[in-house]
Amino acid sequence: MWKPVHINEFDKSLEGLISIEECSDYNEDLLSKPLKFSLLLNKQSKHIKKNKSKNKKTRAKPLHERNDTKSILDISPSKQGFTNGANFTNNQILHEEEVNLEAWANLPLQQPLLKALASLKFQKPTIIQSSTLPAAILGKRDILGAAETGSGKTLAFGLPILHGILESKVKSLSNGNDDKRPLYALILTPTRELAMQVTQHLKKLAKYTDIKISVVVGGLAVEKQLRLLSKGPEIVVATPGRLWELIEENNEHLTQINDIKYLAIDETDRMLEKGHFQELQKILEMVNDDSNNKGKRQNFVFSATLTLVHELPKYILMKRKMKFNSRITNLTASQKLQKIAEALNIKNPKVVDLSQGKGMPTTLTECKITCTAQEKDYYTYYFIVKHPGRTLIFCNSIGCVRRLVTILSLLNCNVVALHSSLHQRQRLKNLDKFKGNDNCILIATDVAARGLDISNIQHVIHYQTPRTSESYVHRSGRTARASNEGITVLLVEPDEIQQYLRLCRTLGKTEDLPLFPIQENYLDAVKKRVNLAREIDKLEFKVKKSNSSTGWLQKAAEEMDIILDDDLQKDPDEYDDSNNQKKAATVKRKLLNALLEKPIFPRSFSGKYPLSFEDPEVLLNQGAREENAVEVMRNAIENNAVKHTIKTKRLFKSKIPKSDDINLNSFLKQKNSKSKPNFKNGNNRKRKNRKR
Ligand SMILES: Nc1ncnc2c1ncn2[C@@H]1O[C@H](COP(=O)(O)OP(=O)(O)OP(=O)(O)O)[C@@H](O)[C@H]1O
Repeated sequence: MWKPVHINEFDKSLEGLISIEECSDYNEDLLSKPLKFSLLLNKQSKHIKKNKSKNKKTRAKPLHERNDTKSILDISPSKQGFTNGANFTNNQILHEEEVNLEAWANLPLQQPLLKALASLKFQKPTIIQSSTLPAAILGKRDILGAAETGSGKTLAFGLPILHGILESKVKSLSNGNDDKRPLYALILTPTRELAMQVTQHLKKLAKYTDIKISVVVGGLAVEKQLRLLSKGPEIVVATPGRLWELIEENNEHLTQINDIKYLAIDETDRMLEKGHFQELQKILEMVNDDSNNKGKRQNFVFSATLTLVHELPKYILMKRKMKFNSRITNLTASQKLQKIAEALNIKNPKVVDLSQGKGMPTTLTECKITCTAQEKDYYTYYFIVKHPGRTLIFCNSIGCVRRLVTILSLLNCNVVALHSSLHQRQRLKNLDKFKGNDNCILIATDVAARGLDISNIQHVIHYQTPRTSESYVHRSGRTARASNEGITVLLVEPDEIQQYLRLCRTLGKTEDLPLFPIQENYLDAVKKRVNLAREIDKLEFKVKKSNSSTGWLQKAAEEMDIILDDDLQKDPDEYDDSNNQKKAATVKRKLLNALLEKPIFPRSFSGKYPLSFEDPEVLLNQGAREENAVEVMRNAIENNAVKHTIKTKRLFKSKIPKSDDINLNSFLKQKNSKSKPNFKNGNNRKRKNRKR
């Protein structure tokens, strides 16, 4: 039983604590071991304060009570920030040889797990962890958890699962059943990369135990996965497709699936989206098949956007009303949670919502660049040259990823791709390259949007406005993780304005996103290079196409044992054309490479004022000047230099404004003069000054 405890608000020792509740019926034996262990680990630490009352123990109150989403929505992110939980940036403490694990002391964690936490230097639980772990470990409750991206949700389900398995193993040892290797836990994720990452994360936590964790995902050799399953791993982390395939093949270890003790569904909102994972439904039916096990299984449901709700456009509400003749309203956050709980057959879960329905970290700087579709290449290239760093660029389609990879590669940028048409091996190889190079650029579809935890991604660029708000939150959440700084830049073209407005409304933005400052005077040089790269791409594509059609004719002739006359092999015009195209491409490549040898941004350039009188090509040989994008944006905000393209008052009307309802100024002009691109990003005032 947990009961609220009155906090003296003037007691400084309780600073940062939101509230306290006490448990009066806990098992004292369980608590004694880890306390001793944490004292042992931390020889210098003072005594852990124990409650005076012998059978009472206090803990930070979980931020939310069952099925009550409203109260938690009132807590501001700054109050819940990492300073109250794990302070990741506190290197002084984290780099000390001995790790003080006092903050974990209110949890009866098994010693091997504490040891692993110490080796990972996880000094304190994060807020989502401290809000869910007591209920999960002590109360064995099902958890529905929503918290910002990069806040440590994996551990919030990983720790209780590992702890529970260790407990069960001790019990089965004492009962003399130690040779059986049951399947205890199933963890499901929407993407293969995420499944592998979760597996690695859990393996680090389980490294002082004998718990085996196996991954089952598509795209990789099934034989190896079968071999690992035959060893009886206690935990299986999987994507639904391959898992169902192996279940259907009656894999022996997976036949225990209806008897598992723990089920975790990461990124649950995505997993349960209609039509996305048909196999998941079948898996859930199997998992719920054994009526004896129902209620014994502990369920974990986590996502940054678990409680993100959409306001349906009025015309849809009206249409539905007319069709079904009933009043249909927008789904509330608690109704959404209710639906998820029902879909997973979860009763009476502990609900912890720290996301305020948004799921964005406070350390994330958001901004946008408004431009025409064809200018997106210029701004993307400008950004990555001017602000080097590990950058993730998201596109809405595979075709767009491919094109951008080609253009940026021609421009000598260090780029790799990630999308579902690549072989899984290539996907993993590219991801490794991205992780291994501080200046690498990953261009990806939404397959990389959720869950990927790659350290030090500094920038996320949305080359195209994402189709859903969830996508925006998760894509952006690849940066600014674990209290680190990061920036997300949304490129919005006129045709994407309605999507952008919807996104702002769903995320409850009270202001238009500020414009990212661009030094216009370098855009001519940028344009020159990008245009050349585009031309080369077109020429090389044509050459490739004509080569492949000739190749096809040749092959067909060979198969039929026909010798092709030289003239027949190719239309002479085409032959000349292809040759000329090849030559033109080679010349342009040389030209581009010569240009690329010169830096665009001169070292002497302060970045504060536009140097309109200087010709960028003249300044090129002075060396590159790079700037930190977060600082640039922050300075612009502080100096009030940011402009909004859309009048905020109108942006947040309850109806979606028509295009003539909003002040698109430069935006619409650009749309009407697509052939004559016009750069106007936050520097309009500066341009005017220059003219004067
Ligand atoms: N208690 C802790 N102390 C320090 N670091 C931690 C702690 N818990 C987790 N981390 C680290 O924080 C990072 C983010 O964790 P994780 O990937 O679980 O976030 P998440 O909330 O699942 O994010 P997303 O919503 O994007 O999936 C990881 O690098 C993880 O190792």
